[in-house]
Amino acid sequence: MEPVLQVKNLSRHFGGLTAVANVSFDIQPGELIGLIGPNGAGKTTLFNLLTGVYEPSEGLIEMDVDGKPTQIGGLPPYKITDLGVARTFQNIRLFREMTVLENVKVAMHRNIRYGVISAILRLPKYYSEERWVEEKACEYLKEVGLYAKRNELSVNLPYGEQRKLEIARALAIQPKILYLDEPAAGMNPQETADLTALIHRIRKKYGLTVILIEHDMSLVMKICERIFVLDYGKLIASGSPEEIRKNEFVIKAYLGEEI
Ligand SMILES: Nc1ncnc2c1ncn2[C@@H]1O[C@H](COP(=O)(O)OP(=O)(O)OP(=O)(O)O)[C@@H](O)[C@H]1O
Repeated sequence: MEPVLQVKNLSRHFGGLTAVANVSFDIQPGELIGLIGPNGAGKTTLFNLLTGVYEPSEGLIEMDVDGKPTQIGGLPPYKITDLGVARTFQNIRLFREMTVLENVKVAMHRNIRYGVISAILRLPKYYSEERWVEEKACEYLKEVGLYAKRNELSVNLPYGEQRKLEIARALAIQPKILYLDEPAAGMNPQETADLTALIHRIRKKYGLTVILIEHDMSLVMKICERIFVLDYGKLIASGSPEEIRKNEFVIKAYLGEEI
């Protein structure tokens, strides 16, 4: 199978600092990848490169688009989104004064403008676009367990639920690739367990490739099939959770902490 994403010799410099240093990897469709590394290792910068927030200083980012590897490095974020890439942020970015449902609908509307028209046209005429948007948005909210709170302002949700709402909003883009930046941050163990189940569920249901940055090692080790480890911008290891746990470079990078 062709990789959904190929990163080749990717670097990003900020002045004299190399935040991402000559990183290369392939990701297969449907994989669940964990991206770990100490603070400042370059994880968020890598996400920013992959989603168009930053332009690469060097290297290529190729995404499978209709069976063709397509160079997306340096494209603006909205174009990368249109190709089927969604993300959540470390610092939650919701429309605070909108309701939970409106937050998801906004993302759906974007999608309608950009290509889901054909899907809608196949529906009976009486089935208006607006109703389709509402129903799909509700589906995503049910998926993440927030349907009952759909009319609340997003700013009033507890932190863990805001993170879930971000996931619902990302799903509304109908992505192929979903990047999650520290999805379990600020969650208690029960919420983290629910989140773990949620990620598994949505990956399967929507056929997603998921790449997540996470400091919660129990979550990473439990759900990720492959783990990439960054340290000072370099990819120092990649492998199964078992391989990563035993990897001497990784143990050193974490100063011997148990991972
Ligand atoms: N826009 C920027 N301008 C200058 N330096 C930056 C910029 N963005 C990131 N950096 C630097 O790049 C390095 C990598 O940062 P990055 O945020 O990617 O790390 P991280 O692994 O996500 O860290 P954390 O786990 O703390 O979120 C850091 O030294 C950071 O200060």
